[in-house]
Amino acid sequence: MSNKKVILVVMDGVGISVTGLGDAVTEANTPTLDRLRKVCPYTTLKAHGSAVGLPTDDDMGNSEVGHNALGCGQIYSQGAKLVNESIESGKMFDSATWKELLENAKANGGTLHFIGLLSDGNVHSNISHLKTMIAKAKEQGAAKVRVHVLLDGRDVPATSAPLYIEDLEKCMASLNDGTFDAKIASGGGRMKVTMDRYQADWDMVKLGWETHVKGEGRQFANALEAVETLRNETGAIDQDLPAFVIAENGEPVGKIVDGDSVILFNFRGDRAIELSMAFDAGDDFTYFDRGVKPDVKYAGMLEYDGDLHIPSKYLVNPPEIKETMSEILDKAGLKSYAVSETQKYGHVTYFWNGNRSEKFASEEWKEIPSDRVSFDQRPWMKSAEITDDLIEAIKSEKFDFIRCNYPNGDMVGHTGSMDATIIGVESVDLGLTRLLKVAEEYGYTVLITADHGNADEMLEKNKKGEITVRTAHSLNRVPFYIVSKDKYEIKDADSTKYGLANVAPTVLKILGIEAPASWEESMI
Ligand SMILES: O=C(O)[C@H](O)COP(=O)(O)O
Ligand SMILES: [Mn+2]
Ligand SMILES: [Mn+2]
Repeated sequence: MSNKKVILVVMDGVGISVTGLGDAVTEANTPTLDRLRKVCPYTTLKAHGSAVGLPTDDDMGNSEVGHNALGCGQIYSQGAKLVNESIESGKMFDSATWKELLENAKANGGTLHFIGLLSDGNVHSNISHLKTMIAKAKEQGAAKVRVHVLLDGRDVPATSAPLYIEDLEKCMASLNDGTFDAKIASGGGRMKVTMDRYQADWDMVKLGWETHVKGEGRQFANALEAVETLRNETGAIDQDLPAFVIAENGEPVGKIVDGDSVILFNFRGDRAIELSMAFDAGDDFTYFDRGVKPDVKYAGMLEYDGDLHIPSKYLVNPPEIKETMSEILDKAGLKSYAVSETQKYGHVTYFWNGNRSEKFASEEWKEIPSDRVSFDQRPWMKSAEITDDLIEAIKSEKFDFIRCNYPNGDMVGHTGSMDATIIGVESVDLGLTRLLKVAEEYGYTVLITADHGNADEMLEKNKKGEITVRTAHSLNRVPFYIVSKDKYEIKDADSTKYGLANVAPTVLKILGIEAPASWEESMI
């Protein structure tokens, strides 16, 4: 054991509001955070854009890039940027995987299918990548393209799906002619169909398989009609719209069948892994009954899991994240512990360790099962259970470094419910109150931060100047507190020079371990 011990708390989605618009963080009753702000070393961190390897400072942060940076103390170019570069340089279309999938569809008189999030949120996907790939497919002789569209409303405005559908339809209409036929074939809200993560609910993926592959489900003449009808009937925002199938004369226009090729155009892994498993796995796949699996060639935009090599084929190499904190602690013989509930479990394990799902020998990981509800119905989520578990880990006196994620600010923030999000943030504060007491007793220094904003901006002004509900992350900075009996001083605490990648070096400094030269600087 090191004689210094550290706990790092990630309050997912708890940023610092600039506009005061829908600021559930300030509205919440948070006596512990308020007290810490007065008595502890404190600064703020940049958690978006260039600070986390995204293409521009207009890109909001997200859990993947945030936890990558927190876990490795470095800034890597991330999926959104790597795909842009691969498309711009033409490397994607020269890749063996692109050629193989295209030739497969052409040789079999088959269809090239694209499945993915129809969005320009740049968190999981970007519609511009999709449009370029469709145009390139035509240029290179593909005859038939079908697109299976997952509606966003979670990284982009809540009811913006029609804009993205129109954009895609327009692009396809400009390409369609006697030699080329592109259409939307199926779709649904991203929180209802296909994009489950961390195996929280395989039924979502089963529904995706039935919808995209089998063409089973409620039929509509086109995607706009589907969105309009389903919205009128359910009142749901885009992310929660039910699944739909586009059909002509009662026949789905784009089932996935033998001889076809399929590209999942999402670049982020967490919500892309399960569908990739369903396409890649052989007969040993047990998560749901796929029926007769069509004989297709399948590829993801990126490799989503670098340990399990999911999927087996992909178009763009992922960032090769090296010298993670877990690796360094492991080499130094220090023991780490990671805990969250299902919805964020992979964030503190798989994203934390550079998109790798295997743990180092010195690590222990704990997943607390999440409720399977919309989190405005249970805004406290598993904050009490996570705290109980942390307290047990502290008392075990086994761990030099403990990390955790409280999901509330983010997961409740994404529902758009201000009232529920306030309760979510209050639940985190209560968790901290309990945690800090025991941490102090056992001599831990506690660092408290967040991976990006969300709860701090529950409202926004739309292009017409109207105030609307915001379900997406914010571009705001996040807080960083040091709670310790030891005296630490943050250098230039009043400046805005730090970002998420400065956290890991600060942890190592406290633990008395030298950081690799590739890392950013410590804040103390
Ligand atoms: O996947 C999601 O839920 C959102 O697109 C982004 O949220 P996260 O980055 O906080 O997971
Ligand atoms: Mn997050
Ligand atoms: Mn989020």
